[in-house]
Amino acid sequence: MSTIRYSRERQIALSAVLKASLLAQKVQEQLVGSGGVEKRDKSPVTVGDYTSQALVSSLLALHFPADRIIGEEDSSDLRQPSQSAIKDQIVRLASEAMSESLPLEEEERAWEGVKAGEPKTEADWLAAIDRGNSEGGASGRHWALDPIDGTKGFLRGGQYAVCLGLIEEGEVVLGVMGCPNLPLDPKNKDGEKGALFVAVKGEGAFQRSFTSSTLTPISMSTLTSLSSASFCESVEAGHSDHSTNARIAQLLGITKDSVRMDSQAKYCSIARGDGDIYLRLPVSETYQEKVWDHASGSLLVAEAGGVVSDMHGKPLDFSLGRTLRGNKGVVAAHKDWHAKVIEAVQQAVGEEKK
Ligand SMILES: Nc1ncnc2c1ncn2[C@@H]1O[C@H](COP(=O)(O)O)[C@@H](OP(=O)(O)O)[C@H]1O
Ligand SMILES: [Mg+2]
Ligand SMILES: [Mg+2]
Ligand SMILES: [Mg+2]
Repeated sequence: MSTIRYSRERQIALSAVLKASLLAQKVQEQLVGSGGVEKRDKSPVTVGDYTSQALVSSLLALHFPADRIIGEEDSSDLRQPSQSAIKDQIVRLASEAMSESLPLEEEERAWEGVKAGEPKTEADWLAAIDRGNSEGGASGRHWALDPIDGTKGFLRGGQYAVCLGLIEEGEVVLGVMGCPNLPLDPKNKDGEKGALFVAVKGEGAFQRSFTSSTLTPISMSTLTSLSSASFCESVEAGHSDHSTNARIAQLLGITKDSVRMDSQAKYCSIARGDGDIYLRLPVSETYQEKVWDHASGSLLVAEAGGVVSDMHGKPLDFSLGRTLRGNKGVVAAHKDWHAKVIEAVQQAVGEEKK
């Protein structure tokens, strides 16, 4: 008998994220350079985001029908008459993804039940997307789903991630991420691409390829001094304040340039020691970070030996609904250095207020 907690959830989450990652990889080739569709909040969304959400939510509904899903996307924009071509594409892509087998038998088997009762009509697929409508909260089980995180990176041919976390009684207990464009071996940037990351609370952090189920343990770098650290931040200056980040780095004596990367691939990178600190200082007073942008990544880093908090050093609170409304910004670093990084964050932010 397996001793790993949440082993069934982990297995299903890996299958779901893998299928969605392969779909995204295929769709990215066709979409790079296009702008996607603008959502009401002006951010982009693509057929890839919708199809990925429909696939993952169908698998979760089959295996864990009582669980709720906090998914980023919903079908309201798609129901506009002007979006019928996109709807057709989603139905076609989702059906194609269902007919393609996953490389590993065990993972493929998880989908058999979905195939048997396969969502067929447009209405079925839109309903699958809309199962992501949970308001979240402190009680019960909620899956946090970001079907494509880093949509802007996805559209520019950069990094993006399929992210799935399980939140139980307000705490993240399982996180799985698929990064189709991330090199499997950070030392060989031109080598095989496509890495899956998985963490269960209290069980450590692991990485594997898309084609083998062998899990390799990963951990954060143990730095001898913060000045030798490298830090990651968003590519988008509208998502995190590059100038505050630069001042924090200066205060810590960091001389290396920041590594800019879209999506929760940042959490994955620092969790495996390819980079040390993730800084996400707010650009806007009112923006609330979204649960699906941080659930899986923050657990992975915590399980790899890090501490993830907001800019004030407060733990991220996943029990408050669809957003992290009790927190501001995100700071992730090795547990031995996190407090020092928070001190520098406070100093940099204090200077800006003067
Ligand atoms: N003003 C803002 N501040 C912080 N994050 C924002 C933001 N506007 C959008 N985002 C989030 O930033 C995420 C991408 O993060 P990153 O910059 O690290 O790649 C987006 O996820 P999606 O791409 O899934 O929509 C979106 O949820
Ligand atoms: Mg988005
Ligand atoms: Mg996101
Ligand atoms: Mg997204």
